[in-house]
Amino acid sequence: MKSTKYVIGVDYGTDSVRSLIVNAENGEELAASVFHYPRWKDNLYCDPVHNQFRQHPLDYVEGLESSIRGALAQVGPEVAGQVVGIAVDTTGSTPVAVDSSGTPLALLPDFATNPNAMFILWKDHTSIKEAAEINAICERWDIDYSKYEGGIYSSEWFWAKILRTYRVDPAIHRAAYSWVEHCDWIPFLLTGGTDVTKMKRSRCAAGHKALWHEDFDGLPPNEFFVALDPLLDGLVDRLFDQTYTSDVPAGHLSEEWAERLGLSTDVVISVGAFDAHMGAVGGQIEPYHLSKVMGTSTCDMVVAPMQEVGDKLVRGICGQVDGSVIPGMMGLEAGQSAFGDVYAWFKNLLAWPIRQILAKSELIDQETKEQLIRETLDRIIPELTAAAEKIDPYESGIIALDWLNGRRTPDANQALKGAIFGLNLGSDAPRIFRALVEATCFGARTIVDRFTSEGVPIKGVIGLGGVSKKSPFIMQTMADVLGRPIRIATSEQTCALGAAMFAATTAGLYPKVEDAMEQMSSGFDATYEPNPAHVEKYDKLYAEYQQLGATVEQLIK
Ligand SMILES: Nc1ncnc2c1ncn2[C@@H]1O[C@H](COP(=O)(O)OP(=O)(O)O)[C@@H](O)[C@H]1O
Ligand SMILES: O=C(CO)[C@H](O)[C@H](O)COP(=O)(O)O
Repeated sequence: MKSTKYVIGVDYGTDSVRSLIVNAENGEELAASVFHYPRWKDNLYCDPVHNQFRQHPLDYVEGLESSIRGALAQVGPEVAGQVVGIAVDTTGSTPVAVDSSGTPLALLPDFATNPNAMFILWKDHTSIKEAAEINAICERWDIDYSKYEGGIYSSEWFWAKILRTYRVDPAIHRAAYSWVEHCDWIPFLLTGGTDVTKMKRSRCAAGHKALWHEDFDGLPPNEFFVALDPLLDGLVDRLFDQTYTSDVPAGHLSEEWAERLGLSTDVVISVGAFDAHMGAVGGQIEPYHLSKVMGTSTCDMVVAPMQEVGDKLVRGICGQVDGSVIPGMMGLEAGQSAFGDVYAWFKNLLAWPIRQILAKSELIDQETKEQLIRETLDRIIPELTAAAEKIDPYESGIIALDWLNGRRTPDANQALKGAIFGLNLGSDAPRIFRALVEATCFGARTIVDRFTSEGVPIKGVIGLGGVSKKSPFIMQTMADVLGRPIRIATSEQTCALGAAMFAATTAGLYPKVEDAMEQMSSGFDATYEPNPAHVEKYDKLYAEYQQLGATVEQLIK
């Protein structure tokens, strides 16, 4: 009798990694386990005031073992024995300097506590100056190497981060043989890779963030990088010219990792990709439907048949890459640099006196105090939501800008800042919260407008990610602001589910990932329809948001 096969999707988010065990035949989610990065939780190696966000490779390694073992412990050895594939998605661009064996420098004793030797998280914006230099050189070079990445290179991406690191840290420049993305390193680790030149690099990461394109025969040439800065001389020859989609195997589980995880060395490991891209697959993306992964940030994905996109270049997005979402289709990516992070910022602002003053109070004992602080922090966003829901869209007169972490798209500009305008003495916390929610939804509308004005029609909107599940209020506001229905994917772990679909395809259970999607999808469990009364009001408020944005952009220039 044929036994059921299982696959594991591993999804590395900004704050945590989760592993999901899935029945490869029908997509049933058997078990999940989440691991929060301990060093990251303690804010180690980060300096938010200067936009520095680094993650230690050990957070990822410990998380890999703990989350996979934790999920396997819930299902028992029979299931573990039938696991045939693992696929991994991560945030990005989240690169790290490595030695020739592909080991991140922070895993070497000399660099163990050096933030420049760690993964530079996607939201680290320390390299704004370097991104501007890359844009300047792209403009004057005979080929515009940024043209498939929306025509504007961002400080969130690979080359800007490398250049800045080399400039500020000569020791890293001396020790780094090459650089790798987080989504490339984890499959390399699982397959026991020891030579970085043999690492299979993700098409998704290379095409959207590293200036790789088939038309260029790979990456731009060494002369281009030397003209940018001689510090980059020779690096491109130690990187890659081939890239792979995630239906391709990176290899099999190594003996070491098979033992660490309690799995077989027959397990096939897929080439990695970014979270939002695999998430779009987990959320059943279809041509011209915008898949919005709404978490700390947003990633907004569209797929379209290659022949229909033809030579069209979509201006100001995070790129268009053959096969970055679904192999054989054009994947287009846009997004907002802060989404849930905007609400988290406001929550933290309100929580400051609770953390600072209550923590010092001698009126209550330590344990009660800690419980009270935790409970209050957990309740802030839900209580704000309940109060904000009751406020009419046009009533408060407050307009905010969502650029608290700069603007990812349209037209990347990480130097931009958030703003709150129209405050008076009646502007209380729920009104400001509502304005922030509206701002994040207006930011989403600018992306839809950009796709449509560039000739990429948006025929439907799919919501996934933490905020889509946690906040009906925000999803309703989004539907009202976009003036379109939003379908919410059923799975709580859409990115990990998408990874599981790739794992099943790579393991040979499906000929292509579309077949895995058809069999393994869990569909949609909610639809938010736009409220016509609000749509009209939001059209007017959106115009005010755009006006405020244009003013702030002038001020920051
Ligand atoms: N009830 C809520 N309403 C709105 N946003 C929320 C709520 N609870 C959490 N969030 C936001 O969700 C974001 C985390 O989203 P999630 O998808 O879980 O993580 P990640 O982006 O790391 O994958 C945080 O930025 C947080 O502010
Ligand atoms: O840009 C990305 C992918 O291309 C980032 O990975 C993403 O924005 C971070 O994801 P999350 O907000 O879910 O942590």
